[in-house]
Amino acid sequence: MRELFAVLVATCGLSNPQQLWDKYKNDMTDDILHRLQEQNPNVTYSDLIYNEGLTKIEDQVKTISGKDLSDYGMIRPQRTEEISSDLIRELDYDTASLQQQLTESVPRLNPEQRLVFDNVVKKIEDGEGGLLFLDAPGGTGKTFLLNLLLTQIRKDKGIAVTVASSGIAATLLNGGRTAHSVLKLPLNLAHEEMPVCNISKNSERGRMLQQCKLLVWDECTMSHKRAIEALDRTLKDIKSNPNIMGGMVVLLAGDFRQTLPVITKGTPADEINACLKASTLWVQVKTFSLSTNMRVQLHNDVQSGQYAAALLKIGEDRMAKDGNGMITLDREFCNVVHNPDDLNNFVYSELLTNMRNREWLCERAILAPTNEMVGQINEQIMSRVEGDIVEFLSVDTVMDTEQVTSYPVEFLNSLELSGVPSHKLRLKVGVPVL
Ligand SMILES: Nc1ncnc2c1ncn2[C@@H]1O[C@H](COP(=O)(O)OP(=O)(O)OP(=O)(O)O)[C@@H](O)[C@H]1O
Repeated sequence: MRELFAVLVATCGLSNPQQLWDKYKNDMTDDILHRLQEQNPNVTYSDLIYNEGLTKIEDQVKTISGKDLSDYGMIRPQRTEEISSDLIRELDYDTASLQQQLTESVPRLNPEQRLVFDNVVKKIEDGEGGLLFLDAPGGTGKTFLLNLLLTQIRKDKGIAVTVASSGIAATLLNGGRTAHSVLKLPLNLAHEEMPVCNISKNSERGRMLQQCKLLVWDECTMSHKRAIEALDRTLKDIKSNPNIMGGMVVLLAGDFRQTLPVITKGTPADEINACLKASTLWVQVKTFSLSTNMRVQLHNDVQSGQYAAALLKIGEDRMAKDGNGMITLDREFCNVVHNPDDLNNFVYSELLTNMRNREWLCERAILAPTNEMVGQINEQIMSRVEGDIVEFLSVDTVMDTEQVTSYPVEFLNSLELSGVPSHKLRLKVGVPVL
């Protein structure tokens, strides 16, 4: 009977399969009940039995059509492997050690941090919801504060989800992952007028977000405004609540003085327009600020203080400019080199003796704004290493034979795609590859 139902759902376009299931679910799961009654005669129909039946039906529907039950307007079964990947992940914290962490750290919060902490906790306790923004230049204790807020919710087995716009920022927050992977944001945000996250109400991710009390989004100033708008639309739908962010407390953190959203081939005006401050949601945002540099205050680190002050000066456009609108970085702020060779020799001065020293390599890096420049720097560094260069080429064949003439091999090889390694990798034996 389950098999018949699965075929009907997957192929016959039933107008209301959920109603049919609700009406006949006992008949469709009586074999499961009999099996359980063999071990315990007192067992009666329960959600657990219906869930098992529905899981088997969904497996068959998936085999036939590749879709799950929510695609046909039905409530999906709870699958143990999905629960473990979402709900269990968010609940898998040692509450005793979280409590200890709070007892030790909350009294150390400075007045600015304490104000944010108390406000956010109160909002969650009052079930108020809202969109908050924490403006925090580097070193002002943002990560410290955000981790404490997450701990406060998790110590009572509450769900606090934490995401960041970049992978590196995500690693600094407890349980952090990238916003794109957790919120299933569409990739083409710049081209979609009204994007939504790819999360349905009945999916495990959707159910986890329904229970979530606090969502922290770090480095949100780097994200396109439509990413936050997509989250707003999705949360309203998932939580069936028309209030901002579906009534959930969403705490955004970042610094508008740092990198803004990157718009491919865009002008500065496009970047400003893509910025969170240009969103219609911004008027509803409640902003908090942190300004005390904790690195300076705690460790009396004067150099850190000067560096932070110079960064603020640049970010707030308070540096003197020349006729072309360019600023000059002074030698107290950074070391200046005049060509790429000098840079290489400065950063990787004892390369040959340290090439296999992991710690030495981890202490330094050269960043460059374009892939082309990265290629040039790599070539220069490699020329200092002995040995023959070996070239590794990517696959460069068009799958669709009719398209072969439109995409000659030379053209395919010339592509330098963002996030994809170059077509031609040139390496030497022993060279570290990141
Ligand atoms: N209230 C506090 N009590 C004790 N230590 C603190 C406090 N606030 C911050 N710190 C410490 O100060 C240092 C800087 O804080 P944190 O890393 O949170 O700053 P941040 O704003 O995230 O900086 P960045 O953006 O540069 O990473 C850390 O070592 C952190 O542990």
